[in-house]
Amino acid sequence: MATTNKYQDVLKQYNTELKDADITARVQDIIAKKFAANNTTDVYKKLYTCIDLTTLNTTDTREDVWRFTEKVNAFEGTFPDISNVAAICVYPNFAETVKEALTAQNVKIACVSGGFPTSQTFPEVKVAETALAVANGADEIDIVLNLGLFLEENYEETCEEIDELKHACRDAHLKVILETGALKTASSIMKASVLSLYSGADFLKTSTGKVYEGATLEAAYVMCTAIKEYHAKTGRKVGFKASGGIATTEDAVKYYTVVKEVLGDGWCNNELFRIGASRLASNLLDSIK
Ligand SMILES: O=C[C@H](O)COP(=O)(O)O
Repeated sequence: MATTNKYQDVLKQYNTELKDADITARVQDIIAKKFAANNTTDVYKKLYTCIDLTTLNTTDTREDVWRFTEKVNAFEGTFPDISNVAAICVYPNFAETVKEALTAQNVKIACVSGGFPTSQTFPEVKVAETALAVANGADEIDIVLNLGLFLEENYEETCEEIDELKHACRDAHLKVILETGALKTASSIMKASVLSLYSGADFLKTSTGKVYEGATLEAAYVMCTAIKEYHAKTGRKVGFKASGGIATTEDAVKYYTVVKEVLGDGWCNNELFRIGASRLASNLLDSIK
């Protein structure tokens, strides 16, 4: 299989031989010992500000996306002590609609791109889609790792594609979705994390929320460990986004707990931690009231 020394050398700098059972035990221990201290109204409020409020329906229309954005606008000032969500996440053809409709302050526009959710299209199409989304107002771009290339260990092309899309993003932030449900093992998730970090990802994101299993706490633990080790080696802080199937306050607090324990308080803000979710926001608000 096609590999190059450059990427093998990068991978050699990290412990990528992880045992799934060890990760599960570590996560269970963290949740057992630390969850209760984070299960507070203050953390719920912080988590609200870490949401990438998502609508990714096949049936979405401009009108739907406009109304979706208006709900975020209407939230402004409703609760004096809760800040708004971090971003609205839509398909790239709706960047312009969100841009026109959005009046809420400090809410970013995130667009999935690059042949989301499969990443199975021409690299040129991925670049064009990304550049158009940015030109139409996207502040953040969520692409899917090319899993076909990664799983056949063609790391050079895998990384070159991410690097090209990073350039197409210009000033927009790039989130790389690993689709951890398809990667399956902790070792595979660690390798995909390290390669994405060295290809310019600003955030590592777990899942598309489509087809494969969504986020798991074990995947979050491995990805946060990769981000921590990468930061220690390079000094660059990369964010973490959990997504796919996270709907309850309890789930959100569990992901927060893993991020806090692995990466520390410095990552517990919406610059470096996001939850991509279509159903979480109202449940969090119910828990706060
Ligand atoms: O990126 C965000 C996910 O697609 C949202 O998944 P969800 O609908 O399961 O919350």
